[in-house]
Amino acid sequence: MLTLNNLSARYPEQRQCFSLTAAPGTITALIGPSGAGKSTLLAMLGGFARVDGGELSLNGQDLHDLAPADRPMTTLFQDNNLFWHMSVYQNIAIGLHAGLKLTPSQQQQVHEVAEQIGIGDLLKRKPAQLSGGQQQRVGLARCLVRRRPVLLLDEPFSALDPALRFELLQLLRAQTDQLGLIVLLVTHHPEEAARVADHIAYVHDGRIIEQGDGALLLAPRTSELKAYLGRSAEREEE
Ligand SMILES: Nc1ncnc2c1ncn2[C@@H]1O[C@H](COP(=O)(O)OP(=O)(O)OP(=O)(O)O)[C@@H](O)[C@H]1O
Repeated sequence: MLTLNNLSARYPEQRQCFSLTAAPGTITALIGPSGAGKSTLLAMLGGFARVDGGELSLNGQDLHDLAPADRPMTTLFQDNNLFWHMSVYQNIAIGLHAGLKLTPSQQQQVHEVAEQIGIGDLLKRKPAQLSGGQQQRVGLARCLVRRRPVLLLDEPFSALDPALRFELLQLLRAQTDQLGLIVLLVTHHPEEAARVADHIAYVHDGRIIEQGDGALLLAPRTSELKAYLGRSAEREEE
């Protein structure tokens, strides 16, 4: 279980304070307006942003003092950080060893993940020879090959068209179930996320002010979430 309890940071413009739990085999979608603090939350978890207090633990193990590379997490951003001069194989392999020196079993791992993600026949290509969806698959494969229990995704598929976005979300769903991952997914497409997420957390002004399953989007309680979803009080009363 990943536990955040009043995980907080004080920035001049916004105080952040997050409480959330997430179990293995679940996807939590983080939604909310621009500037609400979704990316900062992932950066705090990954060890890339300042944390001033609160609990951050995985299965009871405190994570605060771990350097980003030592945390049981891996992050995928919208610009997937692919290396354009390297092959797809190397772009995945670099998730295991920065110098690309892989043991035979690690090489096998790269091939297995590539097959699971549907890019097994593209390993010799360079990223420029791939579609946007295929590039994001490579980024996802690089994260998965590391076999970290927590996967942090910051709008990874948002530049893709809706059908492709949903296809990749379904792929993410299957991998989450199969590997028992704890996934936190920042998204600007709440309805789509609700189709694959177990849990939705609405971030507003540095806090999670409402959370629950997909029904949250059908019956939001706070005026902030109603406004975010574009649902006015008048329409509710109709
Ligand atoms: N290093 C920092 N220094 C100062 N303020 C920061 C820092 N990091 C985050 N913040 C504050 O956190 C706020 C939230 O930013 P964040 O990028 O996390 O929002 P977001 O919900 O991810 O927005 P978007 O959907 O546009 O990506 C910022 O407006 C800023 O006030």
